[in-house]
Amino acid sequence: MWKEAEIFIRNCYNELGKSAAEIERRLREIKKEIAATGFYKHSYEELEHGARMAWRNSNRCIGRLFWQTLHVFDARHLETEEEIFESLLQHIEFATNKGKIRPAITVFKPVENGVENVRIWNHQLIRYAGYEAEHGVIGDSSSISFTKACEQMGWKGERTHFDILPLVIQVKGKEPKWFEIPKELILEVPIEHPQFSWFQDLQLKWYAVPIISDMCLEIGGIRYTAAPFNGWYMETEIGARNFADDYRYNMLPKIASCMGLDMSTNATLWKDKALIELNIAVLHSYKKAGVSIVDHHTAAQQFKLFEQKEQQACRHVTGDWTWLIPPVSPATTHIFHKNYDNITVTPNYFYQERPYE
Ligand code: HEM
Ligand SMILES: N/C(=N/c1cccc(CO[C@@H]2CCNC2)c1)c1cccs1
Repeated sequence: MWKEAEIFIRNCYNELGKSAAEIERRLREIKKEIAATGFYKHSYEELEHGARMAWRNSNRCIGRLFWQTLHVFDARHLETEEEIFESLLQHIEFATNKGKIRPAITVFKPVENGVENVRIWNHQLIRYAGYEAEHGVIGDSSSISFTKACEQMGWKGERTHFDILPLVIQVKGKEPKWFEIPKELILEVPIEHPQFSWFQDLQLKWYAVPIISDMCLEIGGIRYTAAPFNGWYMETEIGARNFADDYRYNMLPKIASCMGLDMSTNATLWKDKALIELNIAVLHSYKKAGVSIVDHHTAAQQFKLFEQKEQQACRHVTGDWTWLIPPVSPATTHIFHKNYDNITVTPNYFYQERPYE
């Protein structure tokens, strides 16, 4: 831990323009704290900049241009499930901001001496439930196992295609507790198409704010196992994956049929035509609802700007090409035509073992 702490403090304090004396003073203080207690506590400033550095180091993220604007909420003092639940509701409200989404992260108590203090079981704070029924899946198939865990805890879904899952919060040494999110806090966008008036009859909708809540934020050897973070969506995530994957909402055949396309052979590219119209509908609907969203072309251009700014800051840009290219028209972006070094630098966000399954 000391080694990682020293590397982090030197990097972080240099980026914040602090003096060598300040760095040495802080390092002596941390060395003493680790020797005495086996861990050390980040200052708010170290936590704030560390969470931003972690976003900047997220190899799979195309949205990194805005890494310095991340709002960081310090919730390390919260102990009970109820206090944590309240803090999560505040995050949802702050991030949503009536549609003008603000990227934010709320950081809860970290691991201390190998013991996890807080864990949020949800993949995202707001997400739809999934159920295996006789004639197929109801809702989001990605949520089937978590939905089962919620129903085992006593939660009961309405079995629509868009049931909002409860928040499941676990604190050290206790069973997890579930909490229903008040409906008024959840902004959703009905999906319509700018030209096809039949599109709204598909009754598709999606939630405004993606808030990843199952990843672990690691800074200077300290692991924050509950640190939900949000940005805004890139339209392809909804239009080319959530609604399009045949094992998710599988909408392409229905859309192609409503468009009157010839679906008898692949060669008419009916699936591709339906896919593009679906993504046009997502962008149109979010814009009409005043909810932040970015198209994959603009997102790629923003990422190019990020690369240039990092070069100017003499920092090495790392990336995971396989995730950075968008799932729609990837070769129309600069990303497709270059290579990225996929080494892992900390601070960063990491996957962690699921507490259920
Ligand atoms: C502000 C707008 C943002 C946009 C448009 C954006 C876009 C994306 C997209 C499209 C992905 C790939 C997701 C997928 O294919 O499933 C991604 C991955 C990721 N993003 Fe961002 N992002 C944004 C903000 C953030 C923020 C604020 C953080 C953290 C503070 C973040 C951290 C990550 C991480 C860790 C991944 C990889 C997730 C994984 O490995 O499963 N992003 N981002
Ligand atoms: N737009 C986003 N997209 C994602 C960012 C990170 C992860 C994910 C979802 O990843 C799932 C696991 C693998 N693919 C789906 C989506 C953001 C969520 C939170 C901040 S930005």
